[in-house]
Amino acid sequence: MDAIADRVLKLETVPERTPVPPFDLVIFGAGGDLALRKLFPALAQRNEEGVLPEESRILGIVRKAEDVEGLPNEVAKKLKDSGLPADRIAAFLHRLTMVQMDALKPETYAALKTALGDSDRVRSFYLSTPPDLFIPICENLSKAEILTPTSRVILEKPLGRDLASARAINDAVAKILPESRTYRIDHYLGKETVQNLLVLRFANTLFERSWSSRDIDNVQITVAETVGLEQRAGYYDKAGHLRDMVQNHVLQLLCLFAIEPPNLLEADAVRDEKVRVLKALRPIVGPDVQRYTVRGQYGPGVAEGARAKGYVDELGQLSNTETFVAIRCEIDTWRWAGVPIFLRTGKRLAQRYSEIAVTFKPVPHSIFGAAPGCDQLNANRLVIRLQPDDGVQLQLMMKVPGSGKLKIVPRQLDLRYDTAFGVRSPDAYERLLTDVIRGDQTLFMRRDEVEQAWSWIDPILAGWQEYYPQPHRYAAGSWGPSQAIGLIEREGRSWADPELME
Ligand SMILES: NC(=O)C1=CN([C@@H]2O[C@H](COP(=O)(O)OP(=O)(O)OC[C@H]3O[C@@H](n4cnc5c(N)ncnc54)[C@H](OP(=O)(O)O)[C@@H]3O)[C@@H](O)[C@H]2O)C=CC1
Ligand SMILES: O=C1O[C@H](COP(=O)(O)O)[C@@H](O)[C@H](O)[C@H]1O
Repeated sequence: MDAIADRVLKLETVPERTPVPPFDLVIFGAGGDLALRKLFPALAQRNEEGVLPEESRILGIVRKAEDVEGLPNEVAKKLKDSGLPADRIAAFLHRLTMVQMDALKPETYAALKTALGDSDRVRSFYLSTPPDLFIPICENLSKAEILTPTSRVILEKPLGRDLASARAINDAVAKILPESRTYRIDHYLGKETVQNLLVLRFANTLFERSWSSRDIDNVQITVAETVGLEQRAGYYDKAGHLRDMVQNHVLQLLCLFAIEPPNLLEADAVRDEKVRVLKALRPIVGPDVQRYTVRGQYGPGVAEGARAKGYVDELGQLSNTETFVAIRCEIDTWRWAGVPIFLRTGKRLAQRYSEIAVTFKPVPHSIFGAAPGCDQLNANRLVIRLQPDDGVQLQLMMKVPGSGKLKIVPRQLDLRYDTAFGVRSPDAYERLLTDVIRGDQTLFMRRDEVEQAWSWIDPILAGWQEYYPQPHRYAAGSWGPSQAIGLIEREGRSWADPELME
């Protein structure tokens, strides 16, 4: 490894391993899908890295008596599957205390108060529950005098189901905790490549100079999943994909891609700029939803090599909930005027991958165009891949070596995180959970950001109700409805090829 890479590695790893202050972390919804799949494994990983101080504790809130004993066993099973040895699992479980209570019943909070005791450790409350529990939990914590002057609350996305419900949650929480101790989580902000977007743009003059309508032809943001409904029918069928993925993750990616340079890397400076982008997003209203958006729902098909059921078969009832969304949008600012931005996200698609693909404008005049044997010049394309194989790829035109006829072909400069740094990219929740305890809000959404995002989403939802009530069907394992291809191709462009990074 060369000297520079070596230095970068040290810079990367030293702050990551600094222990956080002693804490008590209370997880409401400890037996839920998110907690089991993501939160406990992330905390166990941090424990392995020595980031969690000895005296710190994790308190899991469960409703059923059998979960008090049963849940630690389930956590242990998950950690075993991830390859953690038995003694290390035991060391992690040692931190875990289960508290049985119903979050909606104020009288049950006495048990939590007793379990927490009088310690001066940082208290954080992770509400890994449906959003309709956010207000009662905060109010009950306050009434039971469990909140200390440094307590934080972590709210999962999506925050509410529209602007009105998001405001109601924000208003109620604001009566109990200040904004500086309210952490609205969007785990995409904890992904390494997403954080690297700011570095790529603002630490490299090369890109920043060409980051505008002057040089960029179009931008595509794709978040494609192969999974379907899973065990989340109760939540997902009511929410739909626009609320589940676009209102938060996809718009956050768009914001970080498009923001003006903040004056420094500080939570509010970055968040101010994100709000400006959201405010400049051109609204899609009324019948325009038919022209600028595509709704889809997967039907039966072949996904990941096996026959897959359609959404309504998995759900067990008829539904018009969308599992796929594509949107053509524009940001009305000097920097972005006239640049079409295409968003595409869905479940049960052909491949799991998320990326931002930036296609630059072609050269203004090709001196090679008339040369015999010369291919057409492709425009340069920058691909920022979030998952899998996170990295950055730049497609350039190159001369094929040889003294025969001039031949020009596209080739890639390929920078993958795993090979470039030789370190594992931490899971988003590993980073975000410790940021809360350290009190760093940079990677969390501020109230006005969330509300501004809903302000853009609400008219689309209303437009769908009136003008686009039924989603188009697509086969599980495909790339979504053909209308999504039409959305981009009618402008003479096409979706970036996911194989580019392979
Ligand atoms: N799952 C995921 O991949 C992601 C989820 N999210 C968000 O995280 C949150 C949780 O999601 P998820 O884990 O999937 O949901 P689940 O339905 O799997 O879990 C919800 C949890 O809340 C608990 N709960 C419900 N009501 C009460 C109550 N009155 N008192 C105490 N506990 C209660 C449930 O307890 P019980 O077990 O007793 O029913 C359950 O453990 C949601 O806001 C979701 O939008 C965000 C990103 C990804
Ligand atoms: O928030 C959510 O995200 C996941 C996708 O997260 P990823 O990190 O695996 O890309 C999605 O499956 C889920 O529906 C949504 O609620």
